[in-house]
Amino acid sequence: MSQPAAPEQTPPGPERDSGILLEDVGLRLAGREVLSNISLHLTERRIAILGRNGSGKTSLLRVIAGLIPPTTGWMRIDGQDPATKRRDMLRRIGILFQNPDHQIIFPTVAEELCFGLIQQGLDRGTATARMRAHLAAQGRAHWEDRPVTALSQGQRQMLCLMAVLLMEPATILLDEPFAGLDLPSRARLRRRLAALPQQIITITHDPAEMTGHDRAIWIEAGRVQRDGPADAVAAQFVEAMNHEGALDADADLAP
Ligand SMILES: Nc1ncnc2c1ncn2[C@@H]1O[C@H](COP(=O)(O)OP(=O)(O)OP(=O)(O)O)[C@@H](O)[C@H]1O
Repeated sequence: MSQPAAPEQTPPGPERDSGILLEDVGLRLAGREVLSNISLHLTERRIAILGRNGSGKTSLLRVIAGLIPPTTGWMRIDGQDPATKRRDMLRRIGILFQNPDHQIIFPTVAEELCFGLIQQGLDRGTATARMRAHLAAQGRAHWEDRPVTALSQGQRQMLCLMAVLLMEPATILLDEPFAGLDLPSRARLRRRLAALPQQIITITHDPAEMTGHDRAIWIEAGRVQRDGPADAVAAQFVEAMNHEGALDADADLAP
């Protein structure tokens, strides 16, 4: 009698042809097991990924974005392998990195904002018009010719977010978007994100930033520790972290 196919070979069925699907994903980096046995179907509108330092959140986000292929298992975005559909993925997924300086590659705001649009196939004139309209709508028309080095860290993060939003991806991945922002900037960003129609998957250390989320996934040592309604997972996470914080040794620094 024939055996069922191994997960690596199983193509997504029609019911799993939409959304982001990870099946038994593992990731090794520099010989280290960073992610293991991750199976997720990400279809909810607001999803939080939480976990402590070094648990694997950013690595997971990079796999979800299609930026690094899993070492084992597989992932699909709307039934497609992102590695073979790079251009389609520019409209499908946008990612905001934790550190804006890892994202910004051009010397001026205008060039930075136009780059993604040109990558999507727009001519320079159309990209420039769209960039100007976007800056004006954000009350930042005066930023157009500014060198990015003249922006503060929080302003550079806002620039990166604008670059992502301009490309109108269906899903936006955010790696600690509130870190480094002052309280008014946090409040503004929170309102801005809440108003977006897109699916948003946010990495956070802070359960307070998970209000209004549909689902939370808690990653611990590269594995899914809990996955469920955001409120319930946040409460379990806080309890575990309070317990951890009461200990002097940081267990996650073990080799
Ligand atoms: N390029 C790499 N090579 C080797 N190990 C890596 C690499 N990138 C990450 N790691 C390791 O993988 C683990 C997970 O890292 P990752 O950045 O995904 O964690 P994180 O949960 O996002 O952490 P933080 O909250 O501190 O940003 C860490 O132990 C890290 O040292």
